Amino acid sequence: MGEAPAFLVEDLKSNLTNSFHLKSKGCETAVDIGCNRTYVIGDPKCESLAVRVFDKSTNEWLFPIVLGTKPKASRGHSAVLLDQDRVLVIRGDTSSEDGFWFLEVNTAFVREHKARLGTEVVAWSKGVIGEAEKPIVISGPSGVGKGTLIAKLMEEFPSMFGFSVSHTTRAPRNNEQNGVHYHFRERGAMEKDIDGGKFLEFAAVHGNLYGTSVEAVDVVAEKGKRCILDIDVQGARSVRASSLEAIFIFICPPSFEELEKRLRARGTEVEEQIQKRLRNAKAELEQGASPGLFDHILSARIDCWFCVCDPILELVHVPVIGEKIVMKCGAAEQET
Ligand SMILES: Nc1nc2c(ncn2[C@@H]2O[C@H](COP(=O)(O)OP(=O)(O)O)[C@@H](O)[C@H]2O)c(=O)[nH]1
Ligand SMILES: Nc1ncnc2c1ncn2[C@@H]1O[C@H](COP(=O)(O)OP(=O)(O)O)[C@@H](O)[C@H]1O
Repeated sequence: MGEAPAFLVEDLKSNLTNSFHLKSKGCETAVDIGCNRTYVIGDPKCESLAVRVFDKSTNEWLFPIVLGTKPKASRGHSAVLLDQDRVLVIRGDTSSEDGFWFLEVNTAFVREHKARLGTEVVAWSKGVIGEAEKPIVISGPSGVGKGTLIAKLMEEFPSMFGFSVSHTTRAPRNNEQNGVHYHFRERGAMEKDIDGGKFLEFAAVHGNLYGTSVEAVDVVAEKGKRCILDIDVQGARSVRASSLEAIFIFICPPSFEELEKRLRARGTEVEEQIQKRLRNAKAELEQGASPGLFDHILSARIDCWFCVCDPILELVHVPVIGEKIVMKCGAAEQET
């Protein structure tokens, strides 16, 4: 943590040579992040912690688009610049679970959205104390077995894992339920929500839009479970660039032929879609192996559930004692 460059808005006023006025009621803090920018957090009139930016070079107030869930206003708070990218905000008069927040002012995630929206952007993320239950991001080409793997983890450990239900513009498959497998949306509605800052990440995949809403991850965390995200490689990259700390796992097939076989055997896509997904798989497999993106690469060997489940359970410290993990494979319950 750096020195404390945060100070009360009253101090900000005396530091300025221009004529803007700020009435501090103890609910506002100002954080100078350099580059002539001062972020003022809080506004006694607002129910959530509002953010505005004072640009000292132009003497103008800027009102950024705010991404992420906003913390509720509290009786006073402190704000400290952690690095040049994030401000730690500690809310007063509140429980520790809801006390720590990060305001991202210049992270890669914020810079990406600034460039896309062409305006000032900030993003809130909630801080977690102690042993953070890091979410697990699972990526891999279509048909490799991500959905099957996640379903098995959820079935075997329902109190431990929760699935982040993504939004998509893709049409539902026969066995898919709205709100369970995906939130199925019209493109226009989803684009509106993306512009409204409701998404942690989103990407165009195989010709459709897919995205993880902030709420989808929050819902799982609120139940005290570890969140599993099934997202593509672009989405994984976006999450990496955000302040959400996660474990990134890439699932690869034992061979390209086996991948094609699984995709065809699933029988959910028409030939044109299968071809598109196989073409995309080549690029995804290359990107999956690119350094620095994934923490672990696991091979989904044929019918070998524990080949992928056991390493994941070990990563999240579920004791895997040799052959003692019970996984249901097909009809028979097998103690391996
Ligand atoms: N970026 C991103 N990708 C997603 C999301 N949800 C699903 N995906 C990815 O979209 C791709 C297509 O998913 P889907 O149509 O369900 O096909 P499947 O991979 O063959 O099961 C997969 O690579 C998923 O991992 C999301 O919220 N964000
Ligand atoms: N390890 C595996 N060995 C053999 N078949 C598998 C394996 N994992 C998944 N499958 C089968 O492959 C198909 C695609 O799996 P799925 O979980 O839908 O993939 P994804 O979610 O990655 O697109 C399904 O029919 C599934 O039963």
